[in-house]
Amino acid sequence: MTIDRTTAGIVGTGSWGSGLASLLAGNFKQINMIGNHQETVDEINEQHTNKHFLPALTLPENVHAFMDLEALKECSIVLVVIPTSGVRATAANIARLGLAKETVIISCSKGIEHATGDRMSSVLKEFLPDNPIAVLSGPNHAEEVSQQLATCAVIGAEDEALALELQKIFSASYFRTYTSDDLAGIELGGAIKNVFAISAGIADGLGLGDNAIAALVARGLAEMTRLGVALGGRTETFMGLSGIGDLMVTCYSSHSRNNRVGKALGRGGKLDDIVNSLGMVAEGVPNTKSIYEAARKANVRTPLIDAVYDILYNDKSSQEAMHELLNGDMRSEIE
Ligand SMILES: NC(=O)C1=CN([C@@H]2O[C@H](COP(=O)(O)OP(=O)(O)OC[C@H]3O[C@@H](n4cnc5c(N)ncnc54)[C@H](O)[C@@H]3O)[C@@H](O)[C@H]2O)C=CC1
Ligand SMILES: O=C(CO)COP(=O)(O)O
Repeated sequence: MTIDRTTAGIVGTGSWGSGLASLLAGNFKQINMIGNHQETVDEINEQHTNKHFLPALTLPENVHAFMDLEALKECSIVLVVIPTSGVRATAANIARLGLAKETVIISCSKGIEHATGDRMSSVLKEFLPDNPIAVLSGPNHAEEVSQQLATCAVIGAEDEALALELQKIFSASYFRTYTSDDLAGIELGGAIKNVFAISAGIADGLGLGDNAIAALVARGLAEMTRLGVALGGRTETFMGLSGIGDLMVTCYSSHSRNNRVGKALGRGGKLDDIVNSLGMVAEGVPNTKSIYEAARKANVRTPLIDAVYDILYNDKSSQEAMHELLNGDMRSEIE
């Protein structure tokens, strides 16, 4: 299988859309980004920058931005890189374009849908049933990818030939991609880690120290795996780049917006103020609710997710939630 390398489309002119544009610009003649803010679109076209989202980035000259999805019609691949809350409406709008059925749609968003608990690839498939659907995930902060710092990712597609072709497309000297056919595991790891990144930030904000954060990563991985397997992912995927890899980077990196939200909460900030001052999406905030509800439906025990849920949505103090976690039922590590 060969994908035409003339034009790639990217829906979303935020941090990750811009990071991916800089990566794919080396592998396509032209990149068409679709934004929803005229100022950002103009800045990309006229200055080749996107200062609000990635101040250090200069985009290559073959990256162009548009306000209209029509610019996707000439693209052989379309990356959807917007907050998960907007993916259903965007998928419906993309479907109205009547794209060629060979156009490959790639979800790069991390989260599940609140109303349905659906993964983003399922939402896209619902509206674009004839198009091949793939997912891209991993420990991939846009700030570092856009500076061409060494990064690994995983591309998920059910069709092996498609996965192998996309692996080549998402490759650069600083960017190495692995293939997988476990879309559920990849997407669930990326969604669930957002909650634990908030918890690690909270521990940091409370000044709990490195031991506490390592414990949250390890117990978070156990919880991610337990819930992720119940929702259809494979254990080994949660042990990989899109599972523990992404969990670690967001629990330890100051680039992580979810981690920053948690840190501000741990320091006593109010959620609304924190989210409003962020100026970017922190998927863990809406996704804590979506994932908490999915865990209840699947009847899976998720004490860490429940603690973050209580802090975000039940006004529980960070101190009290952390105290309860440390003093909960005594258990075996493996259950
Ligand atoms: N920033 C990162 O390093 C990474 C982010 N992601 C995921 O990618 C997704 C997007 O994240 P970011 O780019 O970081 O967010 P961001 O907050 O930096 O940018 C989001 C962009 O999407 C635009 N947008 C929002 N709703 C839209 C809609 N309905 N149609 C078109 N554009 C819309 C916003 O105007 C903004 O330009 C999230 O699910 C995030 O978890 C995944 C990997 C890395
Ligand atoms: O998913 C990410 C890195 O892999 C981005 O994490 P944040 O959304 O927490 O910034």
